[in-house]
Amino acid sequence: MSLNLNTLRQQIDSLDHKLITLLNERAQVSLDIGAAKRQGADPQDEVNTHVYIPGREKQVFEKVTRLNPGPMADESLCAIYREIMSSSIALQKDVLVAYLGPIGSYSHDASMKKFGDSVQYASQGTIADVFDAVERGRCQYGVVPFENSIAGSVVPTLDKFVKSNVKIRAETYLPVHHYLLSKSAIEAVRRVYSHPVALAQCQNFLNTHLKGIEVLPCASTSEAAQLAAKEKFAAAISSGVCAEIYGLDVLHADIEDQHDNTTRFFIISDAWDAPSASDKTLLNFTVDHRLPGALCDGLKVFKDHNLNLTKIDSRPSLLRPWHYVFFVECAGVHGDSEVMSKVIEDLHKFCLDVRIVGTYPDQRPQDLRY
Ligand SMILES: O=C(O)C(=O)C[C@]1(C(=O)O)C=C[C@@H](O)C=C1
Repeated sequence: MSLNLNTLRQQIDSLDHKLITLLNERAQVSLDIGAAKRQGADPQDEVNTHVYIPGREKQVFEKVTRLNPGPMADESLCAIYREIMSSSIALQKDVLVAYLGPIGSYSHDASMKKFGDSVQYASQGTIADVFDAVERGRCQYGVVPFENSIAGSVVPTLDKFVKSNVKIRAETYLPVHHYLLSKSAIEAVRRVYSHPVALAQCQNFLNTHLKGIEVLPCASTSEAAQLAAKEKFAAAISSGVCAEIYGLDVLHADIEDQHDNTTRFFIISDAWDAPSASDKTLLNFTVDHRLPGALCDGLKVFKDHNLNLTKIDSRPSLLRPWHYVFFVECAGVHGDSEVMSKVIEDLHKFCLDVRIVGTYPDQRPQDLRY
C-alpha cells in the first residue's frame, strides 16, 4: 500500500481537531473542579484552597501509563499530561512556586518537572528564602532539596524543618548529572564554585582532575555558574543547561561519583494532601534524655505498629542545648490516619515535641522500593 503524505496529514489535522475539543472539555471540567473546591464540594468539608493535589496527579499518571496502548512512549504521554495538569492548575488559580535559583539549578529542574510550564515560578537566593516565601504566603508552594543519594541529607533543609511550621505536601526524585563548566580550558582553571552538596557528590573527580585547586561553596549550583561566567580562570559544577544559560563551555560531563546519583526534593506548603493509595509520613521529635533508652523505645513504637522506616536523621535541637531532633520517615501510612495518631500518642511517652512534618504520596521510583 503506498502512503500518501497529504492524506496522512489530513488525518492528523482531523485528529488534532478532536484532541483540541477534548482538551478544552477537560479544561472546562477542571474549572468546575476549581469552583467546587472554592465552595467546599461537600458542605462538611473545609474550603479547599489547594489546587495542586499530588495524590490525584499520581493517580492520573498511573492511569495514563496503564491505559497507554503505544506506540507513544509512556514518558512522552506523561510529559503531555504534566502540561495538561499544569494548565489545569493555572486555570483554577494563579500559582507561584518558590525554588532555590537562579534558573538552571536542580531545584528549578525538579520544580518544572513537578509543576510544568503553565504556573509561575519565583527564584529564591537560599533554601531558607524558599521556606520564608511559603511561610509568609508569597508563594503557595516551594521546592527544596532534602537528600542526595551520595552526599546524604541537605542540612539547611533539615534545620528549617526544625524551626518552621511549613508542611511537606509532595516529594519528587531527580536523577542528577553534574558538569564542569568554564570559559577557560581545564588546565587554566584556578577556582571551582558549587553548592556544598554538589561538591560532595564530585569528590573523586575533584581529587583526580582539579587537585589542590581552590573550591568555593556557594548558595546554589546555578549561582556557581553565574559566578564562573563573570570570572577568568573560574569553573562551576552545575547542571548541563547552565552552560547555555550562562554562556559557559562544557569541560567535563557526568562528573558525579556515582552515575545513579539522585536527589530527593520536597514540595512544601501550608497543608498536606488527603490520603492517597500509598503515602509516607515524616515526623520529628526530641528524645527525653532523662529516660534511659528513650531513642530505642521511641523507634520501637514504629516497629510495634508494623511501620517500615525509610529515613532517619538527627540535628541539634535549637531549643535545648545537647538535645537532638530526630527525623523519622515511615512508609505506608498517612499523617491523618488512626495508626499515626496512636504512633504519636505512644511517642509522647518517651519523646518531647513530637510533630508531623509532612505526609505525601510515595513517589519512590520502583527500583527504590523495598
Ligand atoms: O482533581 C483535581 O483536584 C484537579 O484539580 C484536576 C487536576 C487534573 O487536571 O487532573 C489538576 C490539578 C491537580 O493537581 C490534580 C488534578
